[in-house]
Amino acid sequence: MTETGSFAAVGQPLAQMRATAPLVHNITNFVAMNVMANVQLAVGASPAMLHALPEVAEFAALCGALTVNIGTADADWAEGMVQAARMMHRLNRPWVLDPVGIGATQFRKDLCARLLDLRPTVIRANASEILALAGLGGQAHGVDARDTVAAAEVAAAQLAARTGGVVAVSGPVDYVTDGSRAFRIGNGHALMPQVTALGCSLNGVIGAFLVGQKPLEATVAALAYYGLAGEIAAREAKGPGSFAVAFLDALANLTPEALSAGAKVRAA
Ligand SMILES: Nc1ncnc2c1ncn2[C@@H]1O[C@H](COP(=O)(O)OP(=O)(O)O)[C@@H](O)[C@H]1O
Ligand SMILES: Cc1ncsc1CCOP(=O)(O)O
Ligand SMILES: [Mg+2]
Repeated sequence: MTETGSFAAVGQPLAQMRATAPLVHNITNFVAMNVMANVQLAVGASPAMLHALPEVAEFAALCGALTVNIGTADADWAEGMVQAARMMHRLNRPWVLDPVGIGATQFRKDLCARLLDLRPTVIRANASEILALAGLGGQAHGVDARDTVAAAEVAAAQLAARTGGVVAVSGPVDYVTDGSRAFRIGNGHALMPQVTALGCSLNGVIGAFLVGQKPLEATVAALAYYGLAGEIAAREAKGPGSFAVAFLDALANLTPEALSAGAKVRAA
């Protein structure tokens, strides 16, 4: 751990999250549902995946945090995302936006414009999605990034200024900003983007950390924790399949003390 000040004990937000086992509502895509729920259970949170329009806002109001992921949305699903996010905004509770594949279609751009107006507490996406969300281009390959994290830093700052929230750009070295402060997190492993839905599942970890905690500190801690678990899992993995299994174990077994010792967080 190379950072000082409020990030000196980056394991503390993990300990607090586990002590409260927060209930997190996830409106996520078909690809991610199972992976993301298992990740949230492994970290010590309680996941619930549901999106039916008649109940989605009512359920959101029962939860400590909401995550919204547009990966496989349809028209009804999109309406539910807006209703649930509006509920969290009204209740002043944290919610996370993942604009999966936003650069690809007008439907995704229009939906994200509505969601941005509801001021996500955290936006987490890869570099190409952050660039597209900010209206600055981006060279996405479907849901995968083709831009560097460094290329998305200005876009991240613009989005943070627009929403008043935190923006996290994931990649080989993650970048997190609230518009006035910024950090780089060097934890992670190249096998992580080889397993689908690990970006989506990261949103669920951030959502759990946000409950009752400061958004910037919680997001940085969640990213360091997730990346360090990836490093630990990679030590015994033979490829993406065994990595995915080892990753769940690493998330579950990582202690706050080991996180404080292994986190690579730097002020940007
Ligand atoms: N090349 C890489 N090396 C190390 N960690 C990575 C790399 N690419 C992505 N990660 C990590 O994988 C996780 C998911 O990020 P990413 O792959 O950018 O999301 P998405 O799946 O939404 O594109 C993050 O924790 C990120 O830090
Ligand atoms: C492959 C795919 N297609 C639509 S959503 C989705 C999952 C993307 O997950 P991630 O961004 O975490 O890799
Ligand atoms: Mg993604």
